[in-house]
Amino acid sequence: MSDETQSSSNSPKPARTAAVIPAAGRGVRLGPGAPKALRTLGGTPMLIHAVRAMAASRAVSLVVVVAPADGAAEVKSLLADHSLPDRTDFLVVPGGETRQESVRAGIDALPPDITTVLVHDAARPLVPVDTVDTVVETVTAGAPAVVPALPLADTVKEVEPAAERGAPEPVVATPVRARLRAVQTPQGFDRDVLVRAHDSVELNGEGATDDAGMVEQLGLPVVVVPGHEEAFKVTRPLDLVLAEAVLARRRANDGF
Ligand SMILES: Nc1ccn([C@@H]2O[C@H](COP(=O)(O)OP(=O)(O)OP(=O)(O)O)[C@@H](O)[C@H]2O)c(=O)n1
Ligand SMILES: C[C@](O)(CO)[C@H](O)COP(=O)(O)O
Repeated sequence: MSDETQSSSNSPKPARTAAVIPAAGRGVRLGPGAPKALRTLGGTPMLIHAVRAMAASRAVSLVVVVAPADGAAEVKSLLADHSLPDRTDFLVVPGGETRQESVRAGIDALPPDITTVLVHDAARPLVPVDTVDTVVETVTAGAPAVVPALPLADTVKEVEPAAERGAPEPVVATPVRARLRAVQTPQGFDRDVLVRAHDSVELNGEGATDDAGMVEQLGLPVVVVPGHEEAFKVTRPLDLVLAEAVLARRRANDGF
């Protein structure tokens, strides 16, 4: 895979893929405790699951972990203490106040020969390798930005947000559900496109909630590929229960 060339370029350059893992969030919605990425699933830190998920792809030759600002040393020793593939290189950099700042710190640490970049939430520890490979293959085939996503099970309403929490919110619209997708990670990018997006897109209000949204703001195409149910984001306490159950099922299937 690392010998492949990019079909989008006039003069093909060797394609080398890195994964940036933003892991610097506090995990406020998960409740009190250690930073979310350092909490354990099946006895192993969530971040290690996410790192292994990226390194499981033979296309990924470098994983950049964006650690909590004061936690880079702890993350480095976690990586040293857990078994990880020898073929993959690892870097750890400190993160920022927002997800975008953390992703930016990861991008800034990439060596010059990286041509394809995956951005993957540490909070999605159980993404299967097939999903990772599909995203990489779609970028290396020439798509500037690729997101894995799933159709929605719920109907979605657009509302006028209430000023007070819990107050009734007027419905503004009901988007056609068949056209909606719930977006996951890893999101994959041509490196130059991702850098341009982070360099030039101005973030107002809530900012961009994902990196592909910033590429859309450049007016460049973003495509969706099939996501996976097990690539869900651990956000609230119930997600931890689900993640433990998925892990237990995998271990049972693997004959542990
Ligand atoms: N300043 C930040 C904020 C978030 N993230 C990362 O971005 C991913 C997605 O963010 P989210 O799930 O919202 O994590 P948290 O910000 O930790 O969650 P919360 O909003 O509940 O605090 C996570 O892997 C998180 O560690 C980050 O690297 N730096
Ligand atoms: C990037 C993301 O996981 C795509 O669904 C999501 O937008 C991250 O949102 P969060 O609120 O920072 O968890």
